[in-house]
Amino acid sequence: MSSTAHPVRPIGTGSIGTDPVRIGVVTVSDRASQGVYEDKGGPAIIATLTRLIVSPWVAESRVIPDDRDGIAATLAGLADETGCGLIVTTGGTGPAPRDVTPEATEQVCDKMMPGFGELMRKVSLQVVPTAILSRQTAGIRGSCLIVNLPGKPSAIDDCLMAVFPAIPYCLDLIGAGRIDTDPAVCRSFRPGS
Ligand SMILES: Nc1ncnc2c1ncn2[C@@H]1O[C@H](COP(=O)(O)OP(=O)(O)OP(=O)(O)O)[C@@H](O)[C@H]1O
Ligand SMILES: Nc1nc2c(c(=O)[nH]1)N[C@H]1C(S)=C(S)[C@@H](COP(=O)(O)O)O[C@H]1N2
Repeated sequence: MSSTAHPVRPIGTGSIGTDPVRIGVVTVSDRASQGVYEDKGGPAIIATLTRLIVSPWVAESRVIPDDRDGIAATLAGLADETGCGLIVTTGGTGPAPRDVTPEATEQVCDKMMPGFGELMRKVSLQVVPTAILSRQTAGIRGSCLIVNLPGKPSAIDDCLMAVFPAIPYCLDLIGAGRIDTDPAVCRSFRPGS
């Protein structure tokens, strides 16, 4: 895990009013990044976020190969320079030699949030027995929450819907900006409100 301090926005100052929250959408795939197949992961993340979020947000999309340093640099750049409050990755979470997204995530984060991976695997196990093969995790870099999803486009909705109720409050706590969800789609939980 990274030991240096990363930009933290004072709580309550991130993306207030009309400022949209920036959300990084990162597809990690050798073949999608080479154009061997069309990326379906990034658009699937955007489709789920569009159903979930009713407050202003903008997507910052990237399609990159399974290279640890490249993934780490992309995540750090989206968090520190682009000012993303949330980054969602897809791909590279499995056991194959080139699957290194969790390692790159841990490399750039100040603290890990293991509950996200635990819940996503639990929910995914209802769908596929191979859910245990995903090492997907989540962590905080400065004022940005990074969440890994598996590469299968069909996994994206299952996993994001499971953890999203906790994401707006997590973003509040790290000064990442306010996200409001459509209560008919997802009841986000803010203790005390
Ligand atoms: N971004 C994507 N867009 C469309 N289909 C995908 C994407 N990522 C994965 N898939 C599909 O899901 C399958 C399993 O995904 P996985 O991430 O294990 O791929 P992979 O074998 O690591 O290869 P690559 O990194 O080249 O995508 C792939 O073989 C492909 O059919
Ligand atoms: N919900 C869900 N989770 C899933 C899957 C899936 O199809 N749906 N595929 C599994 C499989 S087969 C693998 S190998 C791991 C890792 O996938 P990745 O390397 O593409 O990230 O995610 C697992 N988690």
